[in-house]
Formats: sequence, C-alpha cells, structure tokens
Amino acid sequence: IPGYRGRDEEVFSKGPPRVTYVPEALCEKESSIFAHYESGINFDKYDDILVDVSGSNPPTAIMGFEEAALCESLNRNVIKSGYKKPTPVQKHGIPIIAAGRDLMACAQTGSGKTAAFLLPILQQLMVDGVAASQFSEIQEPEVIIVAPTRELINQIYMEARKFAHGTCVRPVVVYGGISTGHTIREILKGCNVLCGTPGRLMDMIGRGKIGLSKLRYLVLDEADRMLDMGFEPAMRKLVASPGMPAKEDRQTLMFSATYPEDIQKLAADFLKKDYLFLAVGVVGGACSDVEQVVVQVTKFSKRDQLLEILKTTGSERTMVFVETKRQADFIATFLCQENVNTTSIHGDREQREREQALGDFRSGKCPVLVATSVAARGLDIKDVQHIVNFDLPNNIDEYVHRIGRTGRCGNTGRAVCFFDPEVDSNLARSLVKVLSGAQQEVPKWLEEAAFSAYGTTGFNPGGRTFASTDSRKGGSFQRDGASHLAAALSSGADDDEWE
Ligand SMILES: Nc1ncnc2c1ncn2[C@@H]1O[C@H](COP(=O)(O)OP(=O)(O)OP(=O)(O)O)[C@@H](O)[C@H]1O
Repeated sequence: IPGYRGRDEEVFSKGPPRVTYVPEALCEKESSIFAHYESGINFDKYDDILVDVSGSNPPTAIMGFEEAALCESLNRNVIKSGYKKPTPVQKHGIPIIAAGRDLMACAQTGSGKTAAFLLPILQQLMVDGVAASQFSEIQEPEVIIVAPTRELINQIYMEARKFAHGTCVRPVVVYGGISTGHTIREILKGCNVLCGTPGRLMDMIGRGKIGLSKLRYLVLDEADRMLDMGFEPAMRKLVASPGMPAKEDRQTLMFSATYPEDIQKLAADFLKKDYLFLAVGVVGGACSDVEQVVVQVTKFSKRDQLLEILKTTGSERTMVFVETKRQADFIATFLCQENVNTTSIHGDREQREREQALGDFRSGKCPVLVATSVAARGLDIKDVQHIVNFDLPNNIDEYVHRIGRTGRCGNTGRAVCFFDPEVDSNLARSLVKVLSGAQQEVPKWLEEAAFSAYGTTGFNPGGRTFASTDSRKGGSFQRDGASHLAAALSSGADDDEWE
C-alpha cells in the first residue's frame, strides 16, 4: 500500500502531527543569564508620574531596593541585573505583595512590572525555604504565572530564572508548540515557579503532572488579555481545577498596562475582596517616552510609505505590525524582495520558526520584524527604536501595547502609525485621546476625523490628564462602545494556546 509504514506510524494517526520541537538548551553562563540593556535618560522621570493606590490600608511604598529586605542571593541578582533603583510599580507593588495582599496593578509598558511581582514572590519563597523535589511524579509549584503568548511566557521564565539564580527555587516554563515529552521531563526535574500559557498549563494539570495543593501565588500577566473573551474560560477552569486553593487561601496578582473597566469588574471575581488597585499614571495610557506620529495613508500607498520609512531607519531595529497572518507573510516577502533584511512572527508559523525569527531580530541579524498582535504584548527587546503600525488594530489598548515595544525602561523610541480613513476612522477618537494623554501632537485632520466619526458630545481629548480608575470608585473612565468586544474578537484571531 503506498505510504504504508507500519501500524503505529503517524501516517495513520488522526489530528495534527505530533510536535517534536525541543528548544536549544539555555546558556548557563552568568553573562548570558544577566544580559540586560541599560535604562535610559528618562528613567528618573518615572518618579514624576502620579501614583494612586486604592483599597483599604495599603502598605507604604519603598524608595529603594534595600527597603525591600531581599535576601542576599536575590539582592546579588538584582545588582547583577543592573537594577539600581526601583520603578514606581516596583516601589508600590513590592510592599503590597510582601504584605500578602491581592493586587491589580496598572503601569505603563516597559516600566518593570515583571520584577515587581517576581522579586517579592521569590523573597517569600526564600524565607519559607522551599526546595524543588526531583523525586516526585507530580510536581506541586508554589507559584503559577500565566501570560497570553509563548514568547512572552518564555521571557517571564527567563526573568524568573535570572532572579532565582543561585537559589534552590526552580522555575519551569510550559507552552504549546514544543514537545510534550520534553515539557514533562522539565517539570519532573522539580518545579516551584511554573510559567505557562493557558493551553499547555491546563494540559499538564489534566495529565496529573502538576498539582495545585501547594499553590500560594497566582499571577496573571497581561491580565486584561487573560480575562477577555479568548482566555477567560481557561482562567475560570484553572481556578476551578481540583486542588486549587480558594481565592481566600492564595494570593492573586494581576498586571497590565491596560484595564478596560468591564474586565476590571470581572477580575474582581478572582481576587480577595480587599484587593488593592495600583495605578501608575493613566490607566491604559501610552508610554510618553514613545514619540507617536500618525500618517494619513490609503491602502494603495502603504507599502511604498513603509519602504520610505525603512530607508531612514536603516539597521535600527524596527517592528512592523500588521493585522493578519497572511498580511504578515505578504509584507515580509515584499520587504525581502526589496532587500530589506526582514523576518516575521505570527501564529501560523511553527514554534521553531517563531523562536528563530525572534532570535534573529533580537541579535540584529534581521533588523526588521513583521508581526501580528501575537508580538504586541510584553516582549522586551533591546534597542527596538521604531514601531510601524502598518495596519491599525481595531482597539486602542492593542495600539498602546504595540507601541510599548519601544521606549522601554526610560529609553526613547518612535512609533509611526498609518491611518487609512477608509478603515480606521472608528479608532480616531481613542487615538486622539491616547496621543494627547501622552503629550503628543495631534494632527488637525485626525482631530477632525475624530469629531466626524463620533459627534462632539462629551469629546474632550485633552481632558484626561490623570484618571486613576479603580472601577470600584464608579469610574470616570470612558471607553468607546463595544471596543472590548471588538478587541476580544480581533485579538483572538492570532493568539496562542489551544494545543
Ligand atoms: N528597577 C529597574 N532598573 C533597571 N531596569 C529595570 C528595572 N526594572 C525593570 N527593568 C528592565 O526594564 C525592562 C522592562 O521591564 P518589563 O519587561 O518588566 O516591563 P513591563 O512593565 O512588564 O512592560 P510591558 O507592559 O510591555 O509588559 C526590562 O528589560 C527590565 O529588566
């Protein structure tokens, strides 16, 4: 029989082929573990951002890492990471978490949210003296961290590994697109801090490799994304899993740069009643270290305009965001034909290819990365100077995350966005708000587009200078109707994790 290769061969198996990809082993050299880029000239300006903590009895903020009373190894790792002074989300977040409180924290992109939760959690594990056991067939982590994409959870894992270096706390990462056998072997070597995307995480729990009875910390990074329509069912399933401590018996921590009010309300289901809400600056505001430029285009002129921009950026790292996976392939191919060194990342590429693409971009081998929204959130890549929104997303929060891939940690960056009035006018109003909120110039034509798109009632682009908006306060935050729904539907189009 043609193609017959024996009874147990994959030829006859149903469903997608088995994933066999195993990522390369990580470099164990300290220079690699602690590799970092420098904070930028605006790092100290973080201190000028208004901070609002709401909820009862918040602990006092710390001013320096020494006040965090970290143990010696953690302190050493903080120093080796090049951190001299905490950012605002760390100054407030660290003592809140150390005090055992639940937290919903909102702080601008690139301002150090990851360390704000990792450091106090690791510190507590060190105090309690946990040690990963290699001899157990079921591993029971003290900490679970979830994030929406594979590359982001891997990055969080790398941060956890860095801060836990030289301690007996063992972080492990699990995500789709890599060999399940490999994942299980890594878990069984011992696991205190489990970083995972929801699909693979639930799979490991379902297979009985991960038990939840020792869980003390549940962290949702990009929390608004984790609780929108795409992932909410998985999160509900996770907290309802057998053995999962009730919310009263665990600490639940949520972080993001954006928090639609409806999501905040829903998030409260996962948090203790007396959770604290920490807002650094404007909830959902863009990072003001990113210079934002909006260019009016037509769908026919975009490609040439992109080429023009890339001529000026040269070998500086640039991320080009597009709306669909097909468009990503198409634009990447086009740029390669024009001799621009380009790679691409999106949900239809194999994990091996995705990691290669990100690696080539990080190293500078390919200075241009064409990406879908799968790369919009959380990724922290050195020296990304430019963002181009070739296609605008249909939701402003997504825009805020995308442009936040530059201008990180006090560095400056530039984001150009193509605005095609034929298709993008529904975003005009919120775009004007975000631009003015970040003290950026608003083009006259865009302001007009915003007026004509929505009428003038209640439209006050410059009005929101500081609006901490804990939804429990009743909220002064106004959102465009149905934008959250649109966001959920659109971002679901290229997110991870159901294998
Ligand atoms: N206190 C600090 N001093 C110096 N560098 C820091 C400090 N805190 C964080 N960093 C660095 O700043 C960069 C951005 O941090 P991080 O990725 O945690 O930002 P974020 O707030 O989670 O952003 P996003 O919203 O995009 O996910 C990282 O490279 C991190 O190592």
